[in-house]
Amino acid sequence: MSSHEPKIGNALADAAQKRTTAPDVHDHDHDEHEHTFDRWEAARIVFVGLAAIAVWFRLWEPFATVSVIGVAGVLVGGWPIFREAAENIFAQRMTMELSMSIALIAAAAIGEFFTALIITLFVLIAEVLEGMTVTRGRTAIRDLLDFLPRSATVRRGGSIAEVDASELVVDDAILVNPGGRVPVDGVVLSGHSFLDQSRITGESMPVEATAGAPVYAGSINQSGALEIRAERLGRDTSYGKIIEAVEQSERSRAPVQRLADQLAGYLVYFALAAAVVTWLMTRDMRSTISVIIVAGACGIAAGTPLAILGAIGRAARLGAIIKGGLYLETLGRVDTVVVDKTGTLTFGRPEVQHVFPVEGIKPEEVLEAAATAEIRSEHPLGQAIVTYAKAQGLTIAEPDHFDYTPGRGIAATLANAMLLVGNRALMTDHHVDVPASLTERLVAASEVYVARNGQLLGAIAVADTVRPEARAAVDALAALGLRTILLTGDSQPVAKNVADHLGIAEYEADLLPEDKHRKVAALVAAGRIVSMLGDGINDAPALTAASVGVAMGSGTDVARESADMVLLGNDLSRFVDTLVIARRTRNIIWFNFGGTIVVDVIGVVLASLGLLNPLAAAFIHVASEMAFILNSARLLPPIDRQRPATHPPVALLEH
Ligand SMILES: Nc1ncnc2c1ncn2[C@@H]1O[C@H](COP(=O)(O)OP(=O)(O)OP(=O)(O)O)[C@@H](O)[C@H]1O
Ligand SMILES: [Zn+2]
Repeated sequence: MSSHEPKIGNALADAAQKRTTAPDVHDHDHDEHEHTFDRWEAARIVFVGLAAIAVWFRLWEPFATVSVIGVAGVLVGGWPIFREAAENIFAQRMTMELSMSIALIAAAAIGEFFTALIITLFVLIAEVLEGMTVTRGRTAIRDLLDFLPRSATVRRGGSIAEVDASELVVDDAILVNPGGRVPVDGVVLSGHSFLDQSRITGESMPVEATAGAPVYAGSINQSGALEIRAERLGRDTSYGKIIEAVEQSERSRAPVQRLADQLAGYLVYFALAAAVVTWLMTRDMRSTISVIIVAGACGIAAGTPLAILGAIGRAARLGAIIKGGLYLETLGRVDTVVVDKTGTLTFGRPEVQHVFPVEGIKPEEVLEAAATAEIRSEHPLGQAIVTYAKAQGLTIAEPDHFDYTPGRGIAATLANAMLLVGNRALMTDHHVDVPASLTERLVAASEVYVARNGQLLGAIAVADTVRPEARAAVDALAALGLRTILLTGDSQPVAKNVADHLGIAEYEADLLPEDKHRKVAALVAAGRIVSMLGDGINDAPALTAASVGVAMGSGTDVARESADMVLLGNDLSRFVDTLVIARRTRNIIWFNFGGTIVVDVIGVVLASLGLLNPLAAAFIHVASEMAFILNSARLLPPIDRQRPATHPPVALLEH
């Protein structure tokens, strides 16, 4: 009956607080409190049931005009409804409790105590069922919170100790046994094993972990013992971010949720107005009561937040962190997908293919100059050059100063030399001429020119590999009827090569970060709902301009912060999966809106014509609401079989 949505919020707030203050103390009081509450609820239902039987058989009727048991039953059974109705009047909100109270009082007033009691019974039972469904949603979240281990085995100063997870610090050496769960983000110090990271990246294949490999909190160690060094703890881990996103989505109400509450309010007004008309036309109190009772709206009031929570939780399981219900909603309406190339369609791990020096320069000179400028670079191209130079056995000097222009490249100084490494635009900026004959040699490779003191030294051909899963993802986007556009800072031939390879019809190359931003903003201004996927610093402005900006997980922090959604793995097909979830959520919510209106209108019409008695009306109300809430509940992630045994399964039914 009532909107249960605030209860979800409380649970999350509770859980969030537990996590920040004492992450590993399990809150049993809370469960117990709810447990006793439940007993009262059960007692109330039994009492109302017995009262209904007594009234039906006229067991004890000391007065001719009023049924004592009937009055008592309605007062006791209806108490939660009356109380909420009173609260709603004070808050000046139109809710079902209010109309239900009116109907109950009216039924009692005309001596229909049996009817009033059965309606009360329906309402109370529906409340319990609804509460159980919402609890399932809450459990799904608590599940997430409970998943990190509460204690860890640490090696400190030569001895090994079991410590509470809250006492871990960065750089601790943590031992994880086979079958154990990784408590922090970090790197493997020693050992060899396979890790199930499906919780964090959605990737179901176990990944191999050897010394130096990154590990993530929330992954399960499958085979060998591992020793890992902690790098990020608690809230800062990828897993912590997942939880935070789900919590945040709870706090920020999606616009569709507001719409649901409004619609629920209108339906109550509609039912009350129809009741007045019915009374005036027919003077039939039973029909009038039926009209008030038949219209239910909790299917949308409680079902909408439940659907959003379920969808965000489900997406989180895939490794897609949506930073709020608003973005989930927008994602369901996206019609245009803009992608960058590096890191999104390609691995973002390019390799040097060839070095082309100009006449009179040795290849090593080109490489050495480039590697010096790039040694501190975060850009994949820079890292490729440094790796290659090291593999060639070159010694790389530290530049005295370096300056990175996103979308162009790097200018660095070393002793008296001024080094430039970047694309044609960067060279033009510094009045360095690049002959076309050199450019022609860079077939389908990124343009990296190298100059020293205004003198071109040569070019380095660097090429990236297209992700195998990108093709299927691009096809899937097309199948969903989406327009896909590739925007890249890379050169025209590279862009064309990748676009052709993946079957992307629209692409633009040689774009600066501000160009990408402008293109995305123009699409949005033209009324398109745009999702932009990117990973680099050069994508950050465009991410903020998009309706839903999506950062790829392995990308830069800047991108992750600018984004409305983060894909923890770098798999584009997870984005497609998330889009499908978002669309499904939207469909379910709108189906519930439409369904509720249809059922309520038909019900009210039938009731006003005298075709529904109050009991049938109450049944329709409760049954239709439950149907719509269960429809929303389909979005909840499946109950996790791998969760630790801190919650026995029966706890599910107790709340
Ligand atoms: N650190 C760098 N070293 C050398 N060249 C660079 C560097 N940064 C940028 N460039 C040049 O500028 C171009 C554009 O770079 P930018 O980072 O905008 O895009 P990208 O990584 O090539 O592709 P995408 O836009 O798809 O991510 C690169 O292709 C390269 O030619
Ligand atoms: Zn209801």
